[in-house]
Amino acid sequence: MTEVECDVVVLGLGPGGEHVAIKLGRAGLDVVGIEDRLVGGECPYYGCVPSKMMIAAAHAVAAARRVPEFGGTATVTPDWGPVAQRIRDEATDDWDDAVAVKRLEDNGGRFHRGRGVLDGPGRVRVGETTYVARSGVVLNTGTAPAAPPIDGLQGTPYWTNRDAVAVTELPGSLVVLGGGPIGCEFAQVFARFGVRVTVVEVADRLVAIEEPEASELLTKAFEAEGIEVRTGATVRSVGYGDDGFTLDLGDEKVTADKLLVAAGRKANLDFIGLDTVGLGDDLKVVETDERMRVRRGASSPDSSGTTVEKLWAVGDITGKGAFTHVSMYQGAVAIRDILGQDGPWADYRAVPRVTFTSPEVASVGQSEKAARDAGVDVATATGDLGARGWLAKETGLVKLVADKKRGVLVGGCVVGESGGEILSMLEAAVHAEIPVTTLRTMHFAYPTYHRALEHALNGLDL
Ligand SMILES: Cc1cc2nc3c(=O)[nH]c(=O)nc-3n(C[C@H](O)[C@H](O)[C@H](O)COP(=O)(O)OP(=O)(O)OC[C@H]3O[C@@H](n4cnc5c(N)ncnc54)[C@H](O)[C@@H]3O)c2cc1C
Ligand SMILES: NC(=O)c1ccc[n+]([C@@H]2O[C@H](COP(=O)([O-])OP(=O)(O)OC[C@H]3O[C@@H](n4cnc5c(N)ncnc54)[C@H](O)[C@@H]3O)[C@@H](O)[C@H]2O)c1
Repeated sequence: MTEVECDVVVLGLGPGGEHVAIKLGRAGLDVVGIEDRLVGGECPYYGCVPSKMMIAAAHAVAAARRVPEFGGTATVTPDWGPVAQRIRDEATDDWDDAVAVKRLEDNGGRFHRGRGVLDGPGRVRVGETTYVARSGVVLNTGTAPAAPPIDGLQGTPYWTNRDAVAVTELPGSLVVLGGGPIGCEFAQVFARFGVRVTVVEVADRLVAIEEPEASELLTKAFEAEGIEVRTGATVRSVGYGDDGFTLDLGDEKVTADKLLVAAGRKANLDFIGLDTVGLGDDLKVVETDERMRVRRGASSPDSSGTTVEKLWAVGDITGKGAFTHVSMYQGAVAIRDILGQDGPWADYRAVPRVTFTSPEVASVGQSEKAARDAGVDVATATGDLGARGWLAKETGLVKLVADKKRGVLVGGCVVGESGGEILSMLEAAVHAEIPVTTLRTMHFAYPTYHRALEHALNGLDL
């Protein structure tokens, strides 16, 4: 066993970890990045980037199909070939991270490919090498697809997101298990390319953490495109044979050529040596303070809430929202702490999230339910997409959640084709706590989608 000294070890190089390693390397620290799969993590190779490339293609196909609604004719013959090729050429380099490794090294970092394990405070073991980090270790081990404990599922050749982005030939039919962001985004892409798709969701609605109004609009849009939606569905068993997959829902059997399991994620926290730094070895998430230092939380042997020596954590494993932008935001916070800067520290009041379906489901801050559960004296107002929506023949809505006592927005949701872009104004309003009275005095360009916010703001009973 060789011991190698350095300033910082980044264990797992997802978006946040890669950001930390590059920035600290650039700042002159001796950084070692450890990654056992691909530098950059899930987002560039199996998540955001290839899936959004697929969505862009599906969007173009769907837009072309709408030409007759507005004027003219269009014959659309979808072809998956160019999409699969573009994912290989432009998104993933055929699942090769040479460019990312070079970027890390060009910025002063050292790279070690392999599976790292904590070996006490400030220490990480990879194979025969133990890195001893003077400042400490940044954990960014991320998540992997989870498989629900359904009778018959294990051992079948079901897809996860990692298979779905690598598909070169489309199946005739697909059942998607899970109607969260991953399930819904993939379901619509494949349906738009001619696959017969059924979404099976155990909760009573799609994208169940979002506003009920959003779930309702998305379900209508799916059904209008021929996607079968089964909510409140319990899958009793999964069968697989020559005819493909059969899901037994009790009152119905759903069959398809392929099954995509998109039923949540599991944090990569098993067997990474958490016990060597005094943490529980069965954690679901790693608790952190506002500087991203790891805390001994309720599920650790010592649950005092004190911080663990020389250990930071960023990304999905912190349980603050499984998004690339959260991972990178937290990475920036950890960088500031490691470099001895004076904040700003982590604040999650205005975390945005966008599910890139058509219509997009975009939210920031608290939903109405989350705000009520948190004891906020809530006022809400909704509105449709107004003149722009009518002109473009698009349905959608905005919903605002305000704190009556403070007179500010604490959350908002926009469902529409450009929901994620319209959301930016609500992100600023929630983040900066701009009084609703001030927002009401703004100009809102006619006829934009965001003009719908003016009507909703005026509808708030404040
Ligand atoms: C299909 C899909 C679509 C998505 N779309 C979006 C989107 O549009 N927008 C968005 O914001 N988010 C999206 N996400 C979520 C986003 O991908 C993640 O939030 C993001 O990757 C951040 O994850 P992370 O930083 O926690 O690490 P991850 O990306 O999970 O990477 C962690 C890395 O750590 C490595 N690792 C784990 N354990 C070890 C170990 N012991 N030793 C060495 N290396 C280890 C892993 O190999 C992995 O590369 C999507 C996810 C999926 C699956
Ligand atoms: N556009 C984006 O930003 C984007 C896109 C995709 C994923 N993500 C991130 O990745 C995370 C994981 O996404 P996800 O969709 O896999 O997880 P999720 O946990 O958000 O959704 C999983 C869904 O599967 C359902 N489910 C679980 N077990 C089931 C079962 N046995 N039968 C039927 N349904 C079942 C759940 O009720 C839930 O609705 C998200 O929380 C999100 O943060 C983000």
